[in-house]
Amino acid sequence: MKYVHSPLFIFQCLLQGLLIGLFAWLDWNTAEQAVLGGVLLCSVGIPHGANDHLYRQSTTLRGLLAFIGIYLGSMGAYLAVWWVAPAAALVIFFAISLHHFGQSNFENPSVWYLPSLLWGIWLLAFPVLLHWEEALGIFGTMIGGKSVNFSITQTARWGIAAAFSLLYFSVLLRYERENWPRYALQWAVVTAWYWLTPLLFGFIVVFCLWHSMQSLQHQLIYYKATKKGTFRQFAFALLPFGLLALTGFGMYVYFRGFAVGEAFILLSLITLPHILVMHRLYGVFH
Ligand SMILES: CC1=C(/C=C/C(C)=C/C=C/C(C)=C/C=O)C(C)(C)CCC1
Repeated sequence: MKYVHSPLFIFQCLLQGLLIGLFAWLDWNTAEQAVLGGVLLCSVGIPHGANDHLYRQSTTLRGLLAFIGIYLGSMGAYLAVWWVAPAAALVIFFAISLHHFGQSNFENPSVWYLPSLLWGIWLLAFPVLLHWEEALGIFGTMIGGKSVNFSITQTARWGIAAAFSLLYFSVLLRYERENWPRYALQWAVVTAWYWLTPLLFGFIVVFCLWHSMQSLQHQLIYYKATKKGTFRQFAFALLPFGLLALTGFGMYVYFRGFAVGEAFILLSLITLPHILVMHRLYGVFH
């Protein structure tokens, strides 16, 4: 069954609708935003990225150690890229992320599937267009404290967003005609949510609700099919690296506070091997 036809999709739309209503009518302060963001990150955002080891090819201890070695090695190599060429590392982060977000939404193994690419771009570019100065400030800290000055008028940003949305809708009609109304509804609720919310809070909710949840569902389906395991076993299998990641996240926030640029760089390091593992999983799925 395609993800957009699963009960999860209805649940996500209802929850997103409820959050839009609550955010539009109640005045959420930053502490309340941090609580919801934190709960979502700890319950779905972090766990969805903490079970990659379950999909390794060799299930022996040696296989696990090799997997961890390759995982850490690719993180180290990417850190080196951040060190020598931070702007290129930032571009790589956006490129792999948009692929990853699009792939989990359209379940298509191709890197070039147009609806996936456009959806991934929308999830990352629309909040940037809405909060231009703030986003450029964060990019600046990520590439070594440089100021990124790229001025573009608000009208131009609206023009880009409108043209891009039209393109997305026409591509949906061409490639996903049957599921078009569902993806259009998804676009509408996500866009309305971004419109209402501050940059980071808006993105964290979208990341957890519209990426991590469907990703967890795909991982569970794959786990059940390949390991013949149950939901309970899957939940237990999530625990070791899930708890490790949560502890690491807790310690990071406790000792370093939340330096946004640095946190995104750390996220990018963990994200690179995760995306490669998930890309393989979606290939097998198809
Ligand atoms: C840096 C930055 C952004 C991009 C974040 C990205 C690219 C996150 C990717 C996360 C992934 C792929 C997690 C894996 O599961 C925003 C929020 C657009 C704007 C603010 C600064």
